[in-house]
Amino acid sequence: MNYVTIENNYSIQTFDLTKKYKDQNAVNGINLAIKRGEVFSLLGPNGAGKTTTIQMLCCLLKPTAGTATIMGYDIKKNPSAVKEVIDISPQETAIAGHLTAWENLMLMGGINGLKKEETKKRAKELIELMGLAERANEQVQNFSGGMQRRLSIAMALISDPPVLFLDEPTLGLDPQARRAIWKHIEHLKEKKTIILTTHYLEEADALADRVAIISEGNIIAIGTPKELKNDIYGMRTVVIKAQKLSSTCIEGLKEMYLSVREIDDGIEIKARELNFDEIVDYIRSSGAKIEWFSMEEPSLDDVFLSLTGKEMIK
Ligand SMILES: Nc1ncnc2c1ncn2[C@@H]1O[C@H](COP(=O)(O)OP(=O)(O)OP(=O)(O)O)[C@@H](O)[C@H]1O
Repeated sequence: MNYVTIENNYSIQTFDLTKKYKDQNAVNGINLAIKRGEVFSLLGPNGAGKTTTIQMLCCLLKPTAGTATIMGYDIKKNPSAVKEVIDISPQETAIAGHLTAWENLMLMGGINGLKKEETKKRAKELIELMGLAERANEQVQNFSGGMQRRLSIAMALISDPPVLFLDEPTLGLDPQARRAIWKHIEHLKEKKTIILTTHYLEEADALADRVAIISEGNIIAIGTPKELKNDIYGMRTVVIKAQKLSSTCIEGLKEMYLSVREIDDGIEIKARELNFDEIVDYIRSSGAKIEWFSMEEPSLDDVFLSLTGKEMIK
């Protein structure tokens, strides 16, 4: 396939990209520049504007204002060219349950206008890549949720697009199935530009070269996971397990620190300039007995909390 020459190293650029629903700005004039071969994550809670952004970039939704280019093609002026260079694995997988994995891939190849021999070759590669070889000839309605998601990603890859959108690829899966998908996405790194939306912080941390944190339609921070975590230097988490921890003590701590969460037999406290001695004294003076504690490194969760004062809902 021949693509237009891009003048810079970016496969995706957005220019004040905006989507309004009545008075609400679902996406509020965002400007992004995503490099070729990058895994770029849009991280944000429910309703932040991730899917709306992806749908505009995939030409499934018209922007209210602003625009974007994908591989040099403008999403407003040249949507048919954009559709040639992208594919999407949507939140709701669009697989045919009564067909086998192999048949689903062959069908998708046909829809994309691929020749039969080429589709066969790609389907074989993708079945291997996504770890589906042993069950390739089984009806996919018998697959687990994780296997269905892997097939959905394989189907998005059949046309070998340079740009791949993965909208919440592991939503609702258990940690083991999620990790299996991460392993397969890692194999695609640097070969494709991947835009991954997620509200799982560990997912963005594990996979993304760069992360944009989106909240209420605005990009509120952007950088590598490491940069974002370094930016909140000073923000610390302490986990304390204690006996006889009273609700009065917990309420008191909630008034003193940014975030206090009850966990099994203990509490997790997050704060900037966290004073460990003060916390220990306070808990002991309430009559509780500290059994165990640990200090934790900042996470992307802390970045979100530090920027918005709110916790991501997991
Ligand atoms: N068709 C629509 N009509 C009106 N409002 C909408 C429509 N689609 C989305 N919205 C609103 O736009 C905002 C952004 O929604 P969007 O689905 O992009 O968020 P998201 O970050 O993808 O969330 P989720 O993780 O739940 O998918 C939300 O407040 C949502 O209610």
